[in-house]
Amino acid sequence: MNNYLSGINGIDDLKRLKASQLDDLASEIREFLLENISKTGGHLASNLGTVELTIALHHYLNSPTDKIIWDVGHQAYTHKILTGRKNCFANLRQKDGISGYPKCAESPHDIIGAGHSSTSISAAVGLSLARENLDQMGDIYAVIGDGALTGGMAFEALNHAGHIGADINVILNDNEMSISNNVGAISNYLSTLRNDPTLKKVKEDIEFLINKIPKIGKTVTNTVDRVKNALKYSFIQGVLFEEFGFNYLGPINGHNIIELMKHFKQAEAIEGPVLLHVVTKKGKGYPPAENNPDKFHGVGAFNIKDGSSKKSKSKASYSQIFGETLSRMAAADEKIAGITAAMPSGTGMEIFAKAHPERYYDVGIAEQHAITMSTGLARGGMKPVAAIYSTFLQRGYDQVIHDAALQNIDLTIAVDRAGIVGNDGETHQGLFDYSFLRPVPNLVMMAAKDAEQMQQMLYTAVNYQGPAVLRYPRGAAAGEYVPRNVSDLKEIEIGKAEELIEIETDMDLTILTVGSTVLPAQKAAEVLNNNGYKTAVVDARFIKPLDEEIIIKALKNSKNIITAEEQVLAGGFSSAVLELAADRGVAINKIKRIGIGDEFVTHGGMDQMKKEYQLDARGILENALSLLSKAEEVNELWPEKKD
Ligand SMILES: Cc1ncc(C[n+]2csc(CCOP(=O)(O)OP(=O)(O)O)c2C)c(N)n1
Ligand SMILES: CC(=O)[C@@H](O)[C@H](O)COP(=O)(O)O
Ligand SMILES: [Mg+2]
Repeated sequence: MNNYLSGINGIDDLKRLKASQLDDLASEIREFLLENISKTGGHLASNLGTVELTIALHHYLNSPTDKIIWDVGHQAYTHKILTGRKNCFANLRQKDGISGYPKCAESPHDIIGAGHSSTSISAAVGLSLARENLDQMGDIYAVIGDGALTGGMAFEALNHAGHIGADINVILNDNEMSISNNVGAISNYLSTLRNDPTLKKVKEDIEFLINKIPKIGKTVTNTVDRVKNALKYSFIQGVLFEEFGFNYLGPINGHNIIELMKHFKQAEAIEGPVLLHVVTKKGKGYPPAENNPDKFHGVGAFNIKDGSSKKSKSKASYSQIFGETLSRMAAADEKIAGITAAMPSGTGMEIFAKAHPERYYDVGIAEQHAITMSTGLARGGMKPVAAIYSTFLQRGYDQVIHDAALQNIDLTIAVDRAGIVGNDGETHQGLFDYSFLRPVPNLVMMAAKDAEQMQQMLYTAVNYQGPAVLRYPRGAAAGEYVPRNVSDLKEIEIGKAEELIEIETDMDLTILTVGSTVLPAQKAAEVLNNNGYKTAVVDARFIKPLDEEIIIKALKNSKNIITAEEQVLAGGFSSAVLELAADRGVAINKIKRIGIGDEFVTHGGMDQMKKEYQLDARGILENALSLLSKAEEVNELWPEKKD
């Protein structure tokens, strides 16, 4: 058995291999991916599907002079293996390890960072315009999947690229999958291109025959031209892309390295934008992933033998509780509709889809459309609930303001993955939604602290007559999950906080908090109160509107204040508290704000990163003791191992 991979520590080593050795290298890389990702977790299926494509690109091109831009970038592990980072995979997506996405700081071969979908063609156009001015780069390739192609931004870029005749190459990696089955008319169109290779032959014959027709008289010539265009339209491959001004090449077998490089050479000879339609199999070479590409899109540690997860079945996640509760509510209310932007499994909306397929909509990677379509659903009498990750909701911000809040639309936005998400790192942290949603008039915004409140808050948000936002974190829900019948769910009074530990006069400390930091704050306060301090805890429950009465009461009766939130501090919950104090002229003796400072939070385990930012019970206790001038007591009161 050869071992080409062991000799590859950079692109030059790859280029020394002959084309005939590259298939063996591909097998070795597949084995390497399975070996490593089965331990670290990561995006398995997408990377198994792009091994040959990546080898072909790097063997044919000269990166980093030639530029390769990865869309979403979750499929760029082979790119990282070939560009000198093979030995970093033991720490893939771990703290201080390499990112799961292209990252400029990691390598000159990572020309553009990624993580959010549908950005690659825009970046490629920008690079091509820079090359026109500075001429400091070679060929430019954008690799975009069929899922990412459902993102509107990709069409903005195709439109512009075709208009200016940008000299770029777009590789459409078509594996018929987004995370789940791909959706949309484009996806259907691609399948006709994929499945009718005869089209290519017929097109050639038709063109040959048409060109044989003698041009006689003006009328006949015009008719012939019209026939020619009509036939061209129906037979020419990739006409959609041709109409965007791209030269279409394909479909190309994305697992045949020689065929791929032949097409790269063909593309090189073409002036202007080229779209290479490459067909691959998501999960290629590993049957569990080939058979379940959605399940193996993003995985935790698993057993290679059968693909079974190494993680024991954990508690119900907030997403699961969301999906189950919404399904129960929808059984009692036919107006409730569920909307997702290509994330049915991640958001738990697939649970709703099974229960209410007639009121379930997956719009593809199109968060902007998801929000505004939901406002249309609402204006039509439905009660839309759009489930979108916090980080991806950033894509639909204008729509939240312009189409939902301004019109005071009765829409619920379930903001999933709100807070630290862990291994996906900077591009995926959900740490800005308080800050970008709190300023928006008409919006009500709440955050769940545990499984029970998650159900109550979803019920409250859906029944609230206007735009309501519920945010909750990634992963297992805190507290015990007891599925409630809809009849047992009660609406929470809008804007009403809850004193979990009562504020009396002359408190040593009151902790004001909301969402995922509530239970850790309660634990820290209990330790303090068991050690002679007077500590109160307020669960604000709503970031907007704030319960001004309780917060002012806390400020007036506490020597020290802590605010805690799993969010950036700027514009978040603590900002709201400070704004209130200033507006009401209430002095704050001493305050410590726990949250994320002016920085992006890198990848690492969720619990590890929360500890890093003192968002766990011990971290809150540590801050409390430093306020109480007893910082040294933290190890006594909460020894490290207790976490
Ligand atoms: C704006 C945005 N929305 C949603 C996602 C979540 N997401 C990551 S990969 C993916 C599917 C991508 O499908 P495709 O481009 O076909 O790549 P494949 O995994 O099939 O190789 C989605 C929806 C994202 N990264 N960015
Ligand atoms: C690549 C991408 O953006 C998604 O696959 C994302 O990683 C999903 O995140 P979760 O694992 O939190 O669902
Ligand atoms: Mg795909």
